[in-house]
Amino acid sequence: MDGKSKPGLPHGGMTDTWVKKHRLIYIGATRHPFILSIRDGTVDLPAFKRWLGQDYIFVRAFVPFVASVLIRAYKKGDESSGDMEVILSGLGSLNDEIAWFKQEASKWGVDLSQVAPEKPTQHYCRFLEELMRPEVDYTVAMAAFWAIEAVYQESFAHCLEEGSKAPPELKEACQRWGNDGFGHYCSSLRNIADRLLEKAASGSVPLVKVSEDVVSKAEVTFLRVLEYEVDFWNMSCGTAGHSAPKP
Ligand SMILES: Cc1ncc(CNC=O)c(N)n1
Repeated sequence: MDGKSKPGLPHGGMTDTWVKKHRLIYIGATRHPFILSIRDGTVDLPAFKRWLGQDYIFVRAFVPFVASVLIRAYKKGDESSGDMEVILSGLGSLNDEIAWFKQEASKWGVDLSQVAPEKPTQHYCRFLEELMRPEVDYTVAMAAFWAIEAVYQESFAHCLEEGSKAPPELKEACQRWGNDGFGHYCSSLRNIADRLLEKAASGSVPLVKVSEDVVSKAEVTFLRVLEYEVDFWNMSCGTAGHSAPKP
């Protein structure tokens, strides 16, 4: 039995297979029109402010989810894997992130205490709560954690790439998730997820059926994350039908 990750092996794992297999939906989440509008500088400010208020609500709900993954790593992971350290660093960045949201909100005149969660935010937060239930496997929770972070990393890194016309006042938001440090953190999460998935797939758990189930549940969870992310971006753009009543 070898639970250790192979260092320097970011690709070729299960997560890579999923990204290739579900390429279109992955691109839908990481190259969404909202992100493209930030990148080309045409973003509408009310949309950005809406995103800011809703994402603050999401991030507050994300903290207990990450804490629940940390508890699973403590209980299920092996100490030499270093999983806890990676997850703990994620909690540390979330602490800074919450402070950043408050600062950014005051800069844009958004009163966070008055922001009510929209439907897509409520649904996404409910999904996080489901993932915190004790019956959810560490592998499944870890795959979701990686996917949630990776979507933001890939999206905002795109806003910083060559040719970006992102407005200077939005560059800081892009830097927050698009910087190299966040990229490395996402690779670490990906390596953990791949190692756990590989272990589940190889049937190191005596009941092979059970572990196959874990792998397919993790894949479904990955797809659900992508769908929730697309809904979240749609809401931010104002295409979710909240700014005008539906006919
Ligand atoms: C909707 C959503 N998805 C992912 C992230 C990135 N993780 C933590 O900040 C986020 N802030 N918001």
